[in-house]
Amino acid sequence: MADNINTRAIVYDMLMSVEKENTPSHLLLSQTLMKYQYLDKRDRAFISRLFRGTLEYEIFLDGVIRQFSSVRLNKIKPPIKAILRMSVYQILKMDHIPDAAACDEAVKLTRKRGLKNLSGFVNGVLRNISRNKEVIHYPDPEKTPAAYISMRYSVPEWLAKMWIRDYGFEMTAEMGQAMLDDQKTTVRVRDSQNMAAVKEALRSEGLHIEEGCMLPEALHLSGYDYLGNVGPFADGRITAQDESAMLAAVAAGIAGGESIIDVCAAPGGKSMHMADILKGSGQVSARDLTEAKVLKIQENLKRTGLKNVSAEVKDALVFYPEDAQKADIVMADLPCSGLGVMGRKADIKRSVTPEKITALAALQREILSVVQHYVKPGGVLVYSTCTVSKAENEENMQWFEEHFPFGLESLDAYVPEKVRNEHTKAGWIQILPGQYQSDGFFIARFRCSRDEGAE
Ligand SMILES: C[S@@+](CC[C@H](N)C(=O)[O-])C[C@H]1O[C@@H](n2cnc3c(N)ncnc32)[C@H](O)[C@@H]1O
Repeated sequence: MADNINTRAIVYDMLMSVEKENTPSHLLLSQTLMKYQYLDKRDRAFISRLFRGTLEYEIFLDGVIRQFSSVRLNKIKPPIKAILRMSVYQILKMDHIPDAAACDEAVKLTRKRGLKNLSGFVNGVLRNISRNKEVIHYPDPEKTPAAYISMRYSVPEWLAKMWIRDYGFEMTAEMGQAMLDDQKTTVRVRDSQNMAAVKEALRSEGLHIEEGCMLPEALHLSGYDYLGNVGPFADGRITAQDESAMLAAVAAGIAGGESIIDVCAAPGGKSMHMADILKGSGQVSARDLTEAKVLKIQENLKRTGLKNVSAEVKDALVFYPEDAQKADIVMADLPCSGLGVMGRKADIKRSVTPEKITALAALQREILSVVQHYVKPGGVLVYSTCTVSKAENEENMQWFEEHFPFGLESLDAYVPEKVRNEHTKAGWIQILPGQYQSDGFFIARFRCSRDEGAE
């Protein structure tokens, strides 16, 4: 460990920043790792694991603290709660850390952060947990299934209830476990002709490669520190994209030469994928709400050297008459609650609420009612989200079909055989987290039945 750098204190400060300022955890982690680049690999890995793990397991950790603390959880001050959570995580989930070290470091940190009078409390709770870790009590799965799933898999209880209602207990448990498992980094090899050379380059840099689960262009990577430094990523031959999200461009059924509008495009994953399928033909207009978001798309375009994509600021809630019926394909990959990527972005577990899902479903409807105007008669609209909620997905899909001149069209001609079922035949797919070693994702494909010349 570098002199005077206390990795636990760094994690504590990050947790407090998430708590107080709601800073997105993935941004905070990458900024922190950038700042502490000089730390050795082991320390950086410790910071990552402890920070991510504490957030991922927060609901479970709180359940444990509740059992062993004499003070009610909601009466414990946020700084103490943060110290307890990260220390309980070390005791219960990081086997190589002796419990005594986790307790001692927690006590030191409590003092260092000016809370000396609470160090005895912290010590007491942690030693109690360490002594009793074999008898942690879970709610009864028979009597209170949602409470059990919530604590066991660290999922908000209301969400566990919603998923049990929609997918059943077993499937909800599987989703919960999949989100706690190590999340794979998946990349798309942009040109299949480069596959062998890309694999060789990745292996020569010491990366471990596994084939994707659904698509031949997908690879799972491990054994690297920072993707930006990996050769085939830096030179634009691969892009980072979850395999489930790759299916959106696949489901668009691009034949070549199409004019495509991607209405919510940043950071450009699907725009780049569609442009790659177009192989230089046609044009993708990639839009997003702010300059900063468009800059992200442009950075990716620069890296990949794609010429058939243009990026600009355009608000998907505003109707632009010049775009009316201009697109063969509209990609509507809309802002959503992100429940399908909760395994990667644990702070979604803290921020998502039923009210937010309702508000997002309404926003998605508003956007869809604007952007459907851009589809040419006979063209295609793909609606996708990275979430697992019927309100945002199936219910919006049905609503869209009922209110606009569009009909669902089978995905089976496009998606891999492995994922085909009665839903894909009907024109949509809900991938659940972990089902295909991927995030959760939803896609619906619609064909426009508007008459030529009609509004
Ligand atoms: C799910 S992300 C898009 C991911 C992107 N399609 C990709 O594959 O990389 C949703 C995007 O919608 C954008 N967004 C939200 N509201 C918007 C609006 N009113 N107009 C345009 N973009 C919007 C967000 O900035 C965000 O980048």
